[in-house]
Amino acid sequence: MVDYWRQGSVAVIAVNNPPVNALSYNVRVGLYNNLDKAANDRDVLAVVICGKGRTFPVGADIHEFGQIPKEPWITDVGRKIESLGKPVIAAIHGTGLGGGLEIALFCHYRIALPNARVGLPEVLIGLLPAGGGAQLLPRLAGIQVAMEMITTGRQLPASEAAKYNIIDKVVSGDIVKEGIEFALRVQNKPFQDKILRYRSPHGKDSLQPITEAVLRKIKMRSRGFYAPVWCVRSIANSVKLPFEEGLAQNRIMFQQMQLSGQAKALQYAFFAERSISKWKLPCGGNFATAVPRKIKTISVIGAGTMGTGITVALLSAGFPVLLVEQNKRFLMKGVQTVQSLLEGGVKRRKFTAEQAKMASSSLTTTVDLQALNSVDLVIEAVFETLSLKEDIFSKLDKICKPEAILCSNTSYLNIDKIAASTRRPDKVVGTHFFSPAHIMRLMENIYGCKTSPETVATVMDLGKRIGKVPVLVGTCPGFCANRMNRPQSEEALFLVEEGAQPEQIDQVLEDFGMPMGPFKVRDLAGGDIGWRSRKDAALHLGLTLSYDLQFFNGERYCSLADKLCELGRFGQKTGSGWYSYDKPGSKQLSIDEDVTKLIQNHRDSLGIKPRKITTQEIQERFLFSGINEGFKILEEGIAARPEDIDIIWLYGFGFPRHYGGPMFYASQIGLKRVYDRICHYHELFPYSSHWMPSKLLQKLSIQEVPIGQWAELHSKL
Ligand SMILES: CCCCCCCC/C=C\C/C=C/C(=O)SCCNC(=O)CCNC(=O)[C@H](O)C(C)(C)COP(=O)(O)OP(=O)(O)OC[C@H]1O[C@@H](n2cnc3c(N)ncnc32)[C@H](O)[C@@H]1OP(=O)(O)O
Repeated sequence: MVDYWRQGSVAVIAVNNPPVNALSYNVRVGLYNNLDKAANDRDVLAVVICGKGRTFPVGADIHEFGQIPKEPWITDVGRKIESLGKPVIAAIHGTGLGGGLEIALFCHYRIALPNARVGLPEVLIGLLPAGGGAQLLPRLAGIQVAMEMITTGRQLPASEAAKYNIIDKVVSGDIVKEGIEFALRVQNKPFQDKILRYRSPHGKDSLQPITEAVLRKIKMRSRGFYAPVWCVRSIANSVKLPFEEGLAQNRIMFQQMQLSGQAKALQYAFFAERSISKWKLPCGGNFATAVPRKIKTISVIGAGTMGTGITVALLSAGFPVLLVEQNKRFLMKGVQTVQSLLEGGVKRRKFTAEQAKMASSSLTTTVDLQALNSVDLVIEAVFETLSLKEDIFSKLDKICKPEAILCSNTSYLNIDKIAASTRRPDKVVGTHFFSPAHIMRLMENIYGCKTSPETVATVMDLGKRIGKVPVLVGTCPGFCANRMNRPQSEEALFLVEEGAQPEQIDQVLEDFGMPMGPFKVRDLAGGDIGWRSRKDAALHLGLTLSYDLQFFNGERYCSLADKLCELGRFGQKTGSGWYSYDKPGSKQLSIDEDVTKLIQNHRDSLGIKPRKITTQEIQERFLFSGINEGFKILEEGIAARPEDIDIIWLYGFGFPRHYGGPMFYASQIGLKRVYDRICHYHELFPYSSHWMPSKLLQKLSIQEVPIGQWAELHSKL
């Protein structure tokens, strides 16, 4: 796991633990012993530490967390380096992260390739840099830089790290060769002043104002996430305590954090995010065997909000896009939107003006579907009307080359029905982007019963190539994301009907950690789209939506959202919705007395006496209704694993990452408790079928199986 060789007077110690040279127990032992070997070899005058393969060590092995790590710890390896009596050079390529960077900070010198990155990302998995990082970095780069790097986990490119003295020299070529050359140059020079523990932290007199400013920032963005605050404390220890005492304090904090639910959730999320690319289809075919098709040209049909967002996502990843609309006027408007989104990307520093220009020059347009005869892949993003989509897909099937893949950006409709309108159902797949599609990273890919593994592999690969997080699910109304979200939105309305205020519900869920409460989300998305589809659904059943409707299609129904829409209150875009806004399009909101009255009148007309609704009830009815649906989604095989569902929620709805996602959250608070509360609400609200408890949840609540085994257990049930 650790290789050792000598080149003249230089000993090279190379960590060899693929894929990322994580500092597992055996690696730490190997480093420690090989440092001893170099120390004891009189012919060795300097040592280079590097990583074999793709990277310098990226930190501790996350699989080993949750128990007291076996010694030697990273700090023991660090002490060995400091006291070796010979200069030690860290030669960094790839990413030098966490414990990897900590070892480099114990070294006397650090060199790196230009495309290397360094960082202390422990905070992102709910921890602090207890292997010396929180003590050493302030002594090298100063308190300000250490605070920024450690509380955000940001990785710095080598050039930026060099500005802060974290890297002594940026070199190009072969990193080991460069390391040896550097070692030969410094081998006979004094290096005691390079041992960071003997320095005092830069900017220590400004500790208080820096801390206050950082804590203010953390408070704004952390929403109940503790690790950044602990990281601040760990850095303060570098000023307040002698080096070894600071290390000891930070170890104690690390141990407490390691056992916390937040660290477990973040580490679960880390691995969940990596597991989603390991998909498999129920009818055979999986990520390991399916080969994605090469996609060079893409067409997007529909230049509305979704179509233009998808176009920008594709263009900015370097794909040429042929944008299609039904007439020139819509097309022109779409092109303007694409241009302004690209300009917005430049303003937000997502890309340079030059890149935006390049992207823009890769956009072509047409109003003629025939022009799609040579594209490799089409993404349809028109209105959510099945007949319209069927019509487009049947035309595409005739126009596009036989091997072209046809994708629908539907958020709700049955992929099998859309596929059935073509003679190539194996090449039809759902690619559900989230709005705004050029920003939101989730891409919910939906297979139908005939979608081929090759088609799935192609859209999963496309998702990665455009910087999205692609998750594969099966088809059902609303798939995974919107199907789980639906009962939650309904419960939010029912809670208002029963006595809560929209702003109260929003506040409770924002305090829980959601980026926005459900009523703000409704206003942002625009109430008119849902209203139109509810009216269509009613029409389909020979009904009309009326003010006093309390049941719809046998289910409890709340007409408050319809009442707002009747008044033209569609949300932000009309300047009023559940809140009122400064002006149409503004985000500046205030509570609106008219809405409060409208809610009161609604309750009066239905004879509902408002009651006090507690925070607990709001949280439970919102979260548990979605979680119950999540278990049904697992039960039906729509999602293969709870990890898929959780990643959808982390990236599609901004579910707080330090809870891991709704399914992991349920596992942490206890499935028995979740199940019992769902049964309680089912008894209270028999006309909301979303409270019918999931059978899988019921079984798991009895067996208390860890989340990693749910899918396996389910397949045996
Ligand atoms: C009495 C109490 C005593 C307490 C004593 C305490 C002492 C504590 C001392 C030290 C603590 C040190 C802590 C740390 O170092 S925490 C870890 C910090 N590092 C990270 O968080 C890095 C995480 N990894 C990444 O960010 C990325 O993986 C990447 C940038 C390194 C590479 O990205 P990419 O090229 O996109 O590859 P993948 O992400 O797909 O990863 C490939 C593969 O590798 C696995 N993997 C990555 N990092 C780790 C890791 N740190 N541990 C284990 N495994 C890792 C990843 O899961 C992938 O695996 P695969 O899916 O099976 O292929």
